[in-house]
Amino acid sequence: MAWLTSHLRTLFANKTPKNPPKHESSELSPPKDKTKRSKSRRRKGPTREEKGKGRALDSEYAASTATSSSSHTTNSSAITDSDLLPILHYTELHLVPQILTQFPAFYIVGHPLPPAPLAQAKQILTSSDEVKAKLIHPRKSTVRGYNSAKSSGREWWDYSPEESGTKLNLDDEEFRVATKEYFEQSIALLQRICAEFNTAAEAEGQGVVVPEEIVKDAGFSTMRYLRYSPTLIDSENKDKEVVEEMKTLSVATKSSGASSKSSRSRESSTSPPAKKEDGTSLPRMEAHTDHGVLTLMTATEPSGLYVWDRNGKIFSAPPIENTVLVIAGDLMTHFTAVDGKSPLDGEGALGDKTVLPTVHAVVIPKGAGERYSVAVFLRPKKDLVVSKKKTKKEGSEEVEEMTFGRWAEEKGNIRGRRCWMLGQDKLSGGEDI
Ligand SMILES: O=C(O)CCC(=O)C(=O)O
Ligand SMILES: [Fe+2]
Repeated sequence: MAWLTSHLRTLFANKTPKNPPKHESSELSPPKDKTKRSKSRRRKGPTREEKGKGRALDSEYAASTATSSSSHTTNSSAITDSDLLPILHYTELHLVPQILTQFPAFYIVGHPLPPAPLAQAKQILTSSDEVKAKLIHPRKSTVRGYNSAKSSGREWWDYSPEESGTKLNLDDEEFRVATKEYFEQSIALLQRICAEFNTAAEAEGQGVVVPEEIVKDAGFSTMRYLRYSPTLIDSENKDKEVVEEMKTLSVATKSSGASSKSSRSRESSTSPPAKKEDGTSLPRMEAHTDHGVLTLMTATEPSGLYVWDRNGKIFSAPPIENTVLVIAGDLMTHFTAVDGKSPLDGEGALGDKTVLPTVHAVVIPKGAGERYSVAVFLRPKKDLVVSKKKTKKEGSEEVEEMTFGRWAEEKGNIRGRRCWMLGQDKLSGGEDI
């Protein structure tokens, strides 16, 4: 992991925080169940999950977490165990609008979701190559059906909610039921969080923050099962070796000494592929922000997910039993920008209540084995207007409507592509970390 830490240190060296967390205004609600809290505190040597529960129920703890994050702003790239993300109880979702201006992610405990379909993720992503081939979208969509990025040690399957989720799916009723159930309930949970933004705004006499259409309609939402495995990198290296071997063989047969060359290349195909001693030989997902509104995630150990806050401080986001992790997507910034401003106009659109999209990346430590994860993406239909941008044409002001579909396209034109975060010039911007 040292390569990652040192890479990130370089990345954020000499950085001046632009939006320090506002601790003074931190008014996390009092714990709902004091008995439970003191019990979890009294026990010795709490597990990480228990520590998390303490965090979830203890407003003092949450406040102290925020304070510790402030004391880290001068050395924000240090990854230490004290850099904990908040855990909210399901009954405290009204705190999310405030939490997401202070932290890049949060866990939810006590939620009504069915068990995370991690066994289903493993089932589909360890199917035979023949089955996987049938799950590939006919037009090679990277957001529907099976896809792989073997050089990154990663493969994934995107659920297609259309037609009751039957398209590009396994022929297995139990799998289908668990998948559909988890998707639908997770979307409902994310929509509840969106509704909390509107309730909070209404209480302050402000208009709707998240368009009602998103709160009511699943739009273009989807769910992804992912597998990270060093064997995928090895198998790609093997494939490359076979191609190299074929090239060598064809050169060898064309020239005279065919037999000695073929025995040499056979030898090389059985020896382990050469691995570079840096992060590019590890299963991973590059730093990026998600296109949509909110993303809900669960994963198996080993941990490998990292999230960045608006000051470039890095948090490890390991799986915690019985919780789900929620992060903000690009659209959250459009919806919470300063009234009348578009985040595409620049930093002027960022106010006290603006939620920035969560920059996140996955890197699986060497020798840690495989990781499976599930990510549920709340996304609107492509034609939904997400923000309005004022432009001046021949002296007169025009208002240009930005739809979700166009935003996704525009993001591709922004430097950094996968990673979009205003005021964060030093972020790697889609570089493969
Ligand atoms: O595997 C994970 O935990 C993250 C997946 C992710 O970020 C994505 O698919 O956009
Ligand atoms: Fe993501």
